[in-house]
Parts: sequence; structure tokens; C-alpha cells
Amino acid sequence: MVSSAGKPVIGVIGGSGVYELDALADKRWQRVDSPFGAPSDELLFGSLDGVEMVFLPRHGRGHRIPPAEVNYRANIDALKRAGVTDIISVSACGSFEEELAPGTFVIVDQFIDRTIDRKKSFFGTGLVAHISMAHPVCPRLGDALEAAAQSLDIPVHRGGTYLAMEGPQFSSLAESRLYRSWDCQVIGMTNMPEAKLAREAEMCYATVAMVTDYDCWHPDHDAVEVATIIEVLMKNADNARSLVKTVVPELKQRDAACPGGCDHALDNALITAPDARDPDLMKKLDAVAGRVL
Ligand SMILES: CSC[C@H]1O[C@H](OP(=O)(O)O)[C@H](O)[C@@H]1O
Ligand SMILES: Nc1ncnc2[nH]cnc12
Repeated sequence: MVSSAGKPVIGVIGGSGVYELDALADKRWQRVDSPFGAPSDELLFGSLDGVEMVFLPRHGRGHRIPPAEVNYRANIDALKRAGVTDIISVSACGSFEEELAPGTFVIVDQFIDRTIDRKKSFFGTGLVAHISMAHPVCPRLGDALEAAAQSLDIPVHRGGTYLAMEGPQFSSLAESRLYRSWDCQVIGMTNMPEAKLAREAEMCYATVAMVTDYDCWHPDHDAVEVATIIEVLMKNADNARSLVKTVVPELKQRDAACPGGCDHALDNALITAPDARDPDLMKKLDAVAGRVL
């Protein structure tokens, strides 16, 4: 089993507007099957500065899949099967704070999950697991992303809460105000259950939430529309590409296991007695939970 103390394999999940990773050398798209169904697309394998990389467009090439229909379990399972140790999630988001203007990259550190119609766990009847989500973002990945953004002079903000909404419709004004009153900093539709599943799969996970709009609460800005998001994303695409190119070499060598314990998340999580476990489910979990099964 791959350990995050050794050589990392960096996965990038590309959100809206990010459907390729041009910078990769020796690129090849390859199908990876998962017992949890079909991932959003083939995986793009390659390397960057000698580091093995795997890219997956979250909504598929051409943006075919809406946020609630993304098979998050298949995506995370496929990345795990591909050997990925660390996931950088690149996501568009709306901002709830004046200071987090469009173009800002927010390295969030918390999530509130308001999604309602998604499969949120690899585990279930026959093998029950309860992992900790107290600190859902990998501190080592977050540090590296923050430092890389600073070195590139990209406006970056460390920390903040990402409200994951169900969508696909954007929020009403009342909802937008409610989330602001909850002290959320940004909003999107995809990072949950993605972050939960990455943790269950013992992978380091961090989000670069790229602010594209002020949702609909700001008196001086129009309510968010897809056209605005794409316009801002196009302007930020170079920054996103540069960030990935800069951060990956920094993640190359590591002397220790994940300081946040992401790579041992299942150590104390399984509660089902060994003789009560479902062999079929255990088989499906060979990649996600193989280390502890
Ligand atoms: C294209 S507008 C809304 C869409 O954009 C964000 O997607 P992603 O997180 O994959 O960048 C947002 O969450 C919505 O899914
Ligand atoms: N305002 C917003 N709400 C939800 N998802 C988004 N993605 C980008 N902007 C968004």
C-alpha cells in the first residue's frame, strides 16, 4: 500500500473550467474501473518535474455531469487505485466576504455539508466505519498550496469555511444571507462528499477554492450567473496552472507521514466485528480500506 511518507502521487481534481492539465509530461488518458461505478471520465496520467500525477475532470470533459450526479465514490476510489496519495481539488466558488474578491484563491480548512442526495460513504451495512472529520483538510497540502500561491503573488487567503450546497440552482438571497450569518466564507456544490470520501480512503485532500463571484448577497454586484463564473475562471486559468506547477515540486520529497494523520484515518474507525463483516463489501473496499482490512 502506498504511504504518504514516501514518494507522493499527486492527484488533481479539476472543477468548472479545468478539464485538462497541459503541463503534464508523458500524458495518457486511461480508463480506471471502480466497483463503485463509473468515474467522471478517464484519468489523465503523466508527470511534472519527476512527480507522478493523475488528473480527473470532476464534471467530465465537456462538463457533462452536474454536481449532484458526479459519482464521487467512483472518482475517489479510481484515484486511490491509480496510486494517488494526495488530492488537490481545484474548485470554483462564490464568496461571502467583501475582501475575498473574484480572483482570490481560498485554501479552505472547514466545510459545512448541506448536500442531501449523494452517496457519502464507502462503508455501509456489513462494514460500518466512523472517521473523524474534525479537521477535514490536510495541513501539509494546505501549507504547500499557500506558500506556492504567495510565491506567485496570487491573492490567497488561508482558512475559511466552504458551504457545500446541493444545487444545481444557485442560492436564494435568504440562503446566501443565512450562510453569511453562519460565518461561511465561500460556497460551492462539489467539495462534499468529495472531502469525506478522500478522508475515508486515507488520502490527503486540500481545496483551492477560486472565487468567481459574490453569490447574490452583495448589494453592488449582480447575482451570480454561469457566464460570470466562466469569464472569471478564464482569467484565472493561468494562475491555477502556475499554482499546480509550483506546488508539485514542493511536495516531491517528504520525510514523514502526514502530520494531520490523513493517511491513517481508518486506524480507529471500523466498528463492525470481524465475524459480522460482509465479504462482498470488503472486496469492494480493497483499495479504499485495504491497509486495515
Ligand atoms: C459552473 S457554475 C457552478 C459549478 O461550479 C463549481 O463547480 P466545481 O466545484 O467543480 O468547480 C460549483 O461547485 C458548481 O458545481
Ligand atoms: N455562488 C456560487 N454558488 C455555488 N457554486 C458556485 N460556484 C461558483 N460560484 C458559486
